[in-house]
Amino acid sequence: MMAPLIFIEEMKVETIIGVSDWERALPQTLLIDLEMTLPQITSANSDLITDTIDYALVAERIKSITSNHTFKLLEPLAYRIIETLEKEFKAPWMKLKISKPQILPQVKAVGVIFEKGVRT
Ligand SMILES: Nc1nc2c(c(=O)[nH]1)N=C([C@H](O)[C@@H](O)CO)CN2
Repeated sequence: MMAPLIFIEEMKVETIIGVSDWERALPQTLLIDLEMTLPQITSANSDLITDTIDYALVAERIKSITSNHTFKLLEPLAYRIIETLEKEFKAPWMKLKISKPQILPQVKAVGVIFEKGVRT
């Protein structure tokens, strides 16, 4: 069976996050990568935005969550995003990666990956 995906790659969001006070003193850039399967592939024939998951709306939702939270760790932020997207967009499967670039010396990025649902 064909299981179409939508994806968002390296979305940059500015947010206050981190364990230490020095880290939380200023906003920092996180990178968000997301893959979501679609509940159906009707839009491939209908050509209607209403028959798919609108990735622009998904990106807006991610932006609003990352701008309005008080978490220190990436894990609760990832959990909040994935739970919200599941509820609002009904994707059967999602994989979310949040990267924090250049926070550790000699490391390009660190972060978390959350996967939810069943990928068909
Ligand atoms: N599993 C995690 N480990 C760490 C996190 C995190 O969010 N999840 N955060 C930090 C600090 O904020 C780090 O980014 C800077 O020292 C450390 N470990």
